[in-house]
Amino acid sequence: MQPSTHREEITIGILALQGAFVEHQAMLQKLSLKQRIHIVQVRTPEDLTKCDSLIIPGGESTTIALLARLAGLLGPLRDFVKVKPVWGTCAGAILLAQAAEGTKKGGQELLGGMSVTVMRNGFGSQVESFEAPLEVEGLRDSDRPFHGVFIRAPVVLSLDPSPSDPAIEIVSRISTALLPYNQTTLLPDEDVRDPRDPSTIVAVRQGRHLLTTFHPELTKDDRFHEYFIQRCVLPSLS
Ligand SMILES: NC(=O)CC[C@H](N)C(=O)O
Repeated sequence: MQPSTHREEITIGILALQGAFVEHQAMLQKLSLKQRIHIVQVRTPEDLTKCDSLIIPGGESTTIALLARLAGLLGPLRDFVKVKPVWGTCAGAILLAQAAEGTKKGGQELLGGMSVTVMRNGFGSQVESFEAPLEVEGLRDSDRPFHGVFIRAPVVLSLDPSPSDPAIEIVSRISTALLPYNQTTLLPDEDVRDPRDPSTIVAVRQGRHLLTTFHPELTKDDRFHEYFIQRCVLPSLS
């Protein structure tokens, strides 16, 4: 089957090797949009050929990368990212970044696609996971904050687009007042925090790609899924 190219139906793949892929699927199934959404759980290169776009869930980025390699998916995923819209949440955001620090010895395989450098587990360890209300540019009903769930989330260290890359749009920053304060975090000390520091960036769009360091699929709020379809997927099909 060829990917759908008209707007009545879109095929969204969810990388289903490890992590919160079922939660993304449940959220997509609840969306009410004009388009019919066909969902493919992606485990093989053949699954990927059916997709107009892809969501890479949160989970463990090293495990997802390893399982992708074992499934023969690393190369096809890298090719896919070059031409089709991809949204990475948390671990998925790490995989979509062009560079990641704090990776295991020997480094970590990434897909790239977004001109962003992240630090794995940059907000601290599992016990330092946190939730925070986020203001998000461009969401439906954007006066209503989005509930950000951060679980061993990556921190954005820098945005590094080259002149030929699509422009980067900062979609959401966490308020410095809401950032967690702890010993292990790599964030600047409370008193020197600048609201424009890259570490406050928690959602970024670059052309057809979207990166969120938190987990919209673990909330009951479908606005980010709608945003991905409207801002990233549909424009790429027209
Ligand atoms: N919730 C998550 O997806 C955690 C990401 C995890 N810390 C990683 O490095 O892959």
